[in-house]
Amino acid sequence: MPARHILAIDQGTTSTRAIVFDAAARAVATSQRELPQIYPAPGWVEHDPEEIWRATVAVCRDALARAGLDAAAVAGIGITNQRETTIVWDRETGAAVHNAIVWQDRRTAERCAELKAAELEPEFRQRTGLVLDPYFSGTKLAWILDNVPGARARAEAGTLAFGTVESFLLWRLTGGRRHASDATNAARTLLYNINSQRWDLDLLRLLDIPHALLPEVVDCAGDFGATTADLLGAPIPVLGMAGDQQAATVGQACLKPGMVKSTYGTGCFALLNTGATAVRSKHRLLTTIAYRLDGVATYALEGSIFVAGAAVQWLRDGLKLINRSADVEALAGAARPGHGVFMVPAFVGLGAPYWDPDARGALLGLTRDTGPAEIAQAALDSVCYQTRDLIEAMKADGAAIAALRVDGGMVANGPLMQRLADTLGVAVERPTVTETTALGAALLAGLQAGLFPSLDSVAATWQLDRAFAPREDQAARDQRYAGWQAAVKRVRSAG
Ligand SMILES: Nc1ncnc2c1ncn2[C@@H]1O[C@H](COP(=O)(O)OP(=O)(O)O)[C@@H](O)[C@H]1O
Ligand SMILES: O=P(O)(O)OC[C@H](O)CO
Repeated sequence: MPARHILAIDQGTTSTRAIVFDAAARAVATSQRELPQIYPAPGWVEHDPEEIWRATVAVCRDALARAGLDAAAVAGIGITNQRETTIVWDRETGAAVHNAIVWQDRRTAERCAELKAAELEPEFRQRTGLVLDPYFSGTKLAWILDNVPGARARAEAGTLAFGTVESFLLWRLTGGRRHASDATNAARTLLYNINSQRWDLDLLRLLDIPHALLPEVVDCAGDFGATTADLLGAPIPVLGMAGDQQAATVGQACLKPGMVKSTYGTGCFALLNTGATAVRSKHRLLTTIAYRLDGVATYALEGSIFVAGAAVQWLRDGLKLINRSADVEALAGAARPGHGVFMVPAFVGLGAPYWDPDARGALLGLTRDTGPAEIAQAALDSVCYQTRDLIEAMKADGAAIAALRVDGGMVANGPLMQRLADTLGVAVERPTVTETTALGAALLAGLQAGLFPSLDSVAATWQLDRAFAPREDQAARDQRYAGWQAAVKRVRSAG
């Protein structure tokens, strides 16, 4: 059988998935495993790299088995991943020297504050497109070098390797033959210069990070080496790599400047394609690489929100108000109209556009008749208001936003999508395929394999499931939003 399928690996914050796509970009089999979260201290979040690796191999094997395919039927693998999460491993043994430090982890807030106090943020912003926040990999990597006994000396001697999750997986899949990261992931490290497309030696010096640790930076589609034969029955070439939000941008076919997508998983990440220009936000959005093909970068403005679906997980696991995430829909639907409850889910600080690592969450506007339904609705509303914060920032940066393409686990919730459209005053478009992250990785690999002739042919596969048009009048929309803005002010650490 000719190799006409693509195996996409989507290593996310809460789960590891493998999806087999056919040459028409249709998902034919899926396998998924939950990823245990490790919380060693307040504000710290880790993953076990061995668990990430074991789960990745297991879901790949399982997805192929479910599709009834062997390795020979697979033209290539596309990898997409939770971004910024930092792993350092030994080049000889392949063993990680510490757990993966997850993007949500705040342990380097103080280090970032010191760098800010030294007035270094403009330099980092100009070179990397990012802000000084513990979210990004650079200070996490420095933390590992400073806190794991012997790590710095080993790093300087060149015996250790750093990578974000795609890089670690590529290393393992290729049996240690390839140490590479794609440009979209490199762009999230605080170490990569998005203008020159190189590791920035000045920033490496500032963060005291030896160059010998770093992977080679590659395009999002290319020949990145083949898996070792033992893993999946026969070698399969890895042909695509991109961070999950960038992969979703491709999967949502946001390939023209002005197109914007927002993905609602654990967090929420909105990316606005700005084409060949690395637009600098005046409103604290990030400048990032949407994808890089044949050495040419397409840029995006990004708004990153740390808690979206995680607020629903908190209602479920923390408050035990619901048994399953999907039950939030009915509970919120029972909320008393006009209840005036606001939730600011700053559980791990606030991301864009506030970038306040020390802010913490709050429920405001409680009265004696506030109950679980109002709290549930306030949690869902917080996702809509945070999105509006991002869309307002994008508009203030000059974007004319006609519609927002949405995806991720939360968008199954129809009333939430209607509320989102009402809150934004912008049409919300939900595609038929909401697994856009894996789809994007598959499309990048399929492009390299020659299954898809061009990205435009890829864009043509995007199909609308349902558009949600705003119904609420402007005054009501703005009044609710003003309530949110007042609530955010109350939780800000710096007033
Ligand atoms: N019907 C629903 N309404 C609101 N949130 C939901 C619903 N179903 C799932 N979720 C939330 O969506 C998230 C899962 O989305 P997913 O894209 O799988 O996340 P991730 O890739 O970050 O692991 C979870 O946080 C879950 O609580
Ligand atoms: O794993 P997700 O889908 O929550 O995405 C995580 C982001 O890449 C973090 O920047």
